Amino acid sequence: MSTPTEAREQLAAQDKAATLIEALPWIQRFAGSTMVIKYGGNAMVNDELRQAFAEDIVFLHHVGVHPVVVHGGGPQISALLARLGIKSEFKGGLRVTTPEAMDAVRMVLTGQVGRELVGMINSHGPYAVGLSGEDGGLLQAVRTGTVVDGEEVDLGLVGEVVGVNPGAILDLIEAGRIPVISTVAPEIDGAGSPTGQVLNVNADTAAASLAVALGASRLVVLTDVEGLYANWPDKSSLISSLTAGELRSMLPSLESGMIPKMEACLAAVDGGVDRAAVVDGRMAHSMLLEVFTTAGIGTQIVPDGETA
Ligand SMILES: Nc1ncnc2c1ncn2[C@@H]1O[C@H](COP(=O)(O)OP(=O)(O)O)[C@@H](O)[C@H]1O
Ligand SMILES: CC(=O)N[C@@H](CCC(=O)OP(=O)(O)O)C(=O)O
Repeated sequence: MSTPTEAREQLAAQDKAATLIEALPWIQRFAGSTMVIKYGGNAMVNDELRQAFAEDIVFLHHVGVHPVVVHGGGPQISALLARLGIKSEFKGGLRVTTPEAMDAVRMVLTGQVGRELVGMINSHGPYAVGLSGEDGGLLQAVRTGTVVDGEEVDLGLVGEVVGVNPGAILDLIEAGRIPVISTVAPEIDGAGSPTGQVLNVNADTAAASLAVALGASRLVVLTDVEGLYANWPDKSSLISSLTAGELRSMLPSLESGMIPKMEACLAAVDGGVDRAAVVDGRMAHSMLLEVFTTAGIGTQIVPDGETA
């Protein structure tokens, strides 16, 4: 006979075992595959969440997945710009980037946010190596504007990725490291030669290009909402799964930061990534729940022809 306390403890232990066993088929499926995890600036403002994120990445690494972290840092860039007395302006979810702002973007992403993430992951062992789109010729970008209310809008030194040379990432993976990437990218001209200018690339968009180039099994995007809402901001309209085609028809109705995020998910799935998912970065370990549980969490995008 067990006491009520012992019975409760046995049940809790069974629950834990069930969670571990539920992860088994997913661990088997993903071992040896590459996952691109986009860590957004809004989901990295709290130390506890950053530590949980680092644990998740090291967990993925130890179950045989090759995690590639692509980080943002929008709020951190805005904070430095405010200190410098430079106004932040966004159009279509993208930062209007002057030459002065570009200096701040590069300093914050590569010199601050990337360093902090590398440090967090490396508190578990010497795994993470930081690099930017400039290192090893990783990214090539061209200037891009955006369309707001049917009008073409100039964004200054903002780029979109037109080429990825994943050699540096593959070398790091081969060496058992975890690449941590900031999305500043060298500009190329019409002939494909570097112009010497660097461009500010939205981290969601860059993560999608990297996921496609690496043949990733997953693109997981952490953000500061539960996922994609059909009728934002109606919290009862969270979508758990949708096809690429369904997302394509929703794109024109999206606002602010969700625009580049969902365009990125769509580009990833259209480019051959098996699934893209947006998960709530405000909830500790949401990324592990998305990857290693059957029901998942947040919003997943599946290719056309598959059941959402
Ligand atoms: N349909 C929608 N569903 C969810 N969030 C939306 C939607 N439309 C706009 N948003 C906004 O997009 C934001 C996420 O984008 P962003 O702030 O750029 O995130 P991050 O910093 O994580 O990259 C949400 O906080 C929300 O305000
Ligand atoms: C062009 C553009 O908007 N670039 C972004 C780059 C950082 C980013 O994407 O950060 P989050 O993922 O935290 O939003 C910016 O300047 O804010």
